[in-house]
Amino acid sequence: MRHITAGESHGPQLTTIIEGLPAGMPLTAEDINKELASRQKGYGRGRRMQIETDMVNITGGVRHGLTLGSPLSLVVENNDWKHWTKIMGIEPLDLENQEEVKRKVTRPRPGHADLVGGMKYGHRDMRNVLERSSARETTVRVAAGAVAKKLLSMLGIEVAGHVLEIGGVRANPPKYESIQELQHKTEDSPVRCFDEKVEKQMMEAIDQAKAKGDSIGGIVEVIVEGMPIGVGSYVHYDRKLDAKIAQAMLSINAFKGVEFGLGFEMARMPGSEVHDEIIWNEDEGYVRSTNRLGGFEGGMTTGMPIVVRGVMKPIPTLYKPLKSVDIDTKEPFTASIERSDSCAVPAASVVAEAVVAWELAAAITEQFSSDRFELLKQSIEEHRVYTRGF
Ligand SMILES: Cc1cc2nc3c(=O)[nH]c(=O)nc-3n(C[C@H](O)[C@H](O)[C@H](O)COP(=O)(O)O)c2cc1C
Ligand SMILES: C=C(O[C@@H]1CC(C(=O)O)=C[C@@H](OP(=O)(O)O)[C@H]1O)C(=O)O
Repeated sequence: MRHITAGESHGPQLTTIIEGLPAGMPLTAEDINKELASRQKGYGRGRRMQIETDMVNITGGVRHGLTLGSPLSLVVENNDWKHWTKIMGIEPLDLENQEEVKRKVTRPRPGHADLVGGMKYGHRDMRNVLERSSARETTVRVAAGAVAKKLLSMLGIEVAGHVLEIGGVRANPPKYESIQELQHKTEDSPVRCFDEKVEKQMMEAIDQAKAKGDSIGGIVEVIVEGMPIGVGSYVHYDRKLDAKIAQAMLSINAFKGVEFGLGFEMARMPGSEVHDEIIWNEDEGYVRSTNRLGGFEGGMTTGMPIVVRGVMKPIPTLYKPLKSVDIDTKEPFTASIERSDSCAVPAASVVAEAVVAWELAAAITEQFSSDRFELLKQSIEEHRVYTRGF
């Protein structure tokens, strides 16, 4: 499967086209809308989220609730577009009109793609950069991820993303009976955190940062249960599934690091406390007594839960702005801003869940027969029987 996205943050709409989805898979707009709503809910977001109510329009690839095997086209409209029709119009700029010319963005924001993107593509109006580098694009990545999640779920694979840390406030690792419990508890939390004891502290940290005109980041974790053994491959560097997941996590705006299992802690531990011993029993076949490696060996799934974390830097647009330089006048300035998120870590945990789900669904459909959904299901069941009896 592959998908690309198109659309600007304040343009009319965002679009994604997904190719390679099996035919005959049940899919409704509701499957996607619930994920879009989760992405909008997190505490710490700015006024833009009050303007948007993200809803998907399925414009191709589904008939009577089933996928056709043809490209799936998903559209999410930007409500804010109506306030930006002049600035975001497709007509050429009227250079005689000073009001229009003045709207150009010539003041790059530190921590954003503005300056370097402007240089790279020759955009002296850096709105041409910021409109696309904005995390508004993650809306349709979540839509694609929702489709992937639906596919995985019908194959017995569940994905849950949650917040582990915000602004230095760290939650205890989640303890749950079933991954559904983790999903529900996270969904009910304003900061998408499983640990109720630190939820308030996280919200206070966000409030304090906002009051100071500052921003904070954090750490999100994605857990996946039910993956068949041996998805991905060790034989080529570009087929290693953990590497694909790492790339996907780092492609989320403002994500700066990724780790699996014990992650960076491994640097300080002996091998005897890092590797997962192999055991065998009649019912399950080969399992591990621990899961310190987070579900991967040699770029392939071990069948243990996948545990991946990503770190998000603090939001770069600050109400207490940083110094920068106007590219027309070369004069220094400290910009005033109208609106921004102060913390988007809860929203980012939904995006992380989506991108991980996407990579897993893509790897599964690549590895198993997947023209028809029923065939895919059958292939995976046969594979599970095979690995159990190996
Ligand atoms: C869900 C989400 C919301 C974001 N909201 C904002 C925002 O309101 N203001 C802002 O300056 N950056 C925001 N960001 C971060 C920027 O998009 C990001 O830092 C910027 O595009 C530069 O990319 P980089 O940090 O990956 O280098 C957000 C990121 C995510 C994932
Ligand atoms: C619109 C979304 O996030 C936006 C991401 C973003 C950025 O610079 O990345 C800046 C803000 O947009 P605006 O400048 O319109 O206020 C956020 O609201 C969204 O998540 O749907």
